[in-house]
Amino acid sequence: MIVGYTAAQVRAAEQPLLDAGPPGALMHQAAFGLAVRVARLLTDRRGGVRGADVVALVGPGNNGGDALLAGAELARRGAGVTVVATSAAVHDGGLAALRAAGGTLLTVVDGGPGRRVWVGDALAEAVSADVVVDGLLGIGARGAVRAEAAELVTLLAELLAQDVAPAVPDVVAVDVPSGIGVDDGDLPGPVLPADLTVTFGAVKAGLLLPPAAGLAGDVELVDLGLDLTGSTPAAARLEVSDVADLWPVPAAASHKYTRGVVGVVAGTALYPGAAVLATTAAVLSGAGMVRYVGPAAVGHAVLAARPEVVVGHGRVQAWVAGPGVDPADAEQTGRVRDVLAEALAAGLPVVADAGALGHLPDHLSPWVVLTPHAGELATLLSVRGEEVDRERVEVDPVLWARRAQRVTGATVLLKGPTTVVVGAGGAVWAQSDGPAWLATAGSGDVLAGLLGTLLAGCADEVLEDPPLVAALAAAAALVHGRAAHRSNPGGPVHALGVAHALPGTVADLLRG
Ligand SMILES: NC(=O)C1=CN([C@@H]2O[C@H](COP(=O)(O)OP(=O)(O)OC[C@H]3O[C@@H](n4cnc5c(N)ncnc54)[C@H](OP(=O)(O)O)[C@@H]3O)[C@@H](O)[C@H]2O)[C@@H](O)CC1
Ligand SMILES: Nc1ncnc2c1ncn2[C@@H]1O[C@H](COP(=O)(O)OP(=O)(O)O)[C@@H](O)[C@H]1O
Ligand SMILES: [K+]
Repeated sequence: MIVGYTAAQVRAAEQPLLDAGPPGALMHQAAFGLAVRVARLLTDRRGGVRGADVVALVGPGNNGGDALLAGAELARRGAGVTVVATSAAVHDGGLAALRAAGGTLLTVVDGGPGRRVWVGDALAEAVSADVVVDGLLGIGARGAVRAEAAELVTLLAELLAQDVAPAVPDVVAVDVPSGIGVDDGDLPGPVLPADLTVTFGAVKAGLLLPPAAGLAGDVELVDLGLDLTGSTPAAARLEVSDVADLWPVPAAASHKYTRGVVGVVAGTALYPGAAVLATTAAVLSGAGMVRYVGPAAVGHAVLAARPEVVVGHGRVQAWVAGPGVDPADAEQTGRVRDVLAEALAAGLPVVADAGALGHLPDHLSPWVVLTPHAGELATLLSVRGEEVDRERVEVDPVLWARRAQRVTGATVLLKGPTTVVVGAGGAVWAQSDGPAWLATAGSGDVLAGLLGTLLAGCADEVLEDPPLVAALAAAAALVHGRAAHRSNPGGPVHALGVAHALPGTVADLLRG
């Protein structure tokens, strides 16, 4: 599991080491770790450090200091290092080290260190480099990158996105991509997307949370020996190796009822496929049994696809309600309402998806997992008096997912490129496991079915431990994403293909 902390938590954990150690020791450790990782990248890219072109964008604080010290180390190893300072004052010790190592100093502001150049000249240096190091702002950032630095970041991001240069530089962010919301993953202004973020002491929450998480690239941690054992993480992300501990595996004496029965109330004449996909995913992810509840014609389609499914009501350990439920179908909508009421009264876990999201009781329990996409979350909150639309949810997904968790009392899984889960007590999970190909019709139905199986298999455990619901939802998002990759590595995927990849994906994850 990767856990993320706030800037304040990291600063508090740094303090005892800063007090105990010689001045600057921690920064030198951080900068050395950064230089080692940039050197590794240069070796992969061009066979070595000697003769490489490195351009470091340097802001006013210690983040810029890290970039200067790392630049000095790379210059000592034979790289050509050019610093572009975006403020009049930069870190003294770093500046002296860079000068001593023979680095070149440019500045885009009057009174800055080195030769004054225009932003366009600095851009030309950056696009022709092997690596651009982003040391403009770190955990001391307050709001968006401003002035010349903002212009530089905006134009450079545009140029690199066009991908037209013969060899586009790799971008390495120092601690965080400059200007992200370090604590919440917010994007208050322009940010240079990184291929690699080298972060110090602890992963910052903003590197896990959307939308900023999508701009951090690979994240590597330089261990500084910080003690964060007393701090509650602000965000967490499950890794592949965590799934085996969460997944319900049958014991030798298990039978289908003890393994967990999933009830699926899904599909209508308009959207029968959703019922097929949700039941298929529930069966293929290993439910003890799957029951289907809905119109007879849809039941026939479900049985034709999955003869393992039992049609009709019966005892279940968890429900999946809502995939493909057309609000105009009063009968199926009535079944969804009944199931929600019954599950809440009995303390059964429920996945409330799509058509169920418009029929929720006012107060829910953490055993109810809402699985909206951004548009559905906006609607859910709007009808509860919040002023929000799809765009605002997409800009600030964590904020709105948290709001929905507080307002409803349910566990909230907000689907998107990074899926956010907020559970009982407010714990936030952020999973980014699937290819963009997964954004295809029906893939949400597969996720709902798969999560139903997980909840049915862990129905007793979650009653004892409500925050576990969110961890299971995060595990479902991870398995869903891995199954998408497995179903067609590197290429287009379709929802049924993702479902069919579930048994192999789960087996791989259980093998570890
Ligand atoms: N402590 C340690 O020993 C270690 C620290 N480490 C490193 O230090 C980094 C934190 O350094 P930091 O505290 O100096 O903050 P940093 O992010 O460089 O920026 C602050 C400067 O930027 C300015 N500024 C703020 N917002 C701005 C904006 N929007 N636009 C423009 N300017 C803005 C602000 O000025 P102000 O606005 O306050 O006047 C101030 O001058 C951390 O991320 C890690 O890399 C590691 O080496 C490990 C050991
Ligand atoms: N850009 C993306 N990259 C990776 N996964 C994505 C992306 N966009 C959406 N997804 C995932 O695709 C699924 C889409 O679900 P949903 O919107 O409910 O579709 P549907 O209703 O058609 O089933 C979700 O699991 C979501 O997290
Ligand atoms: K940075």
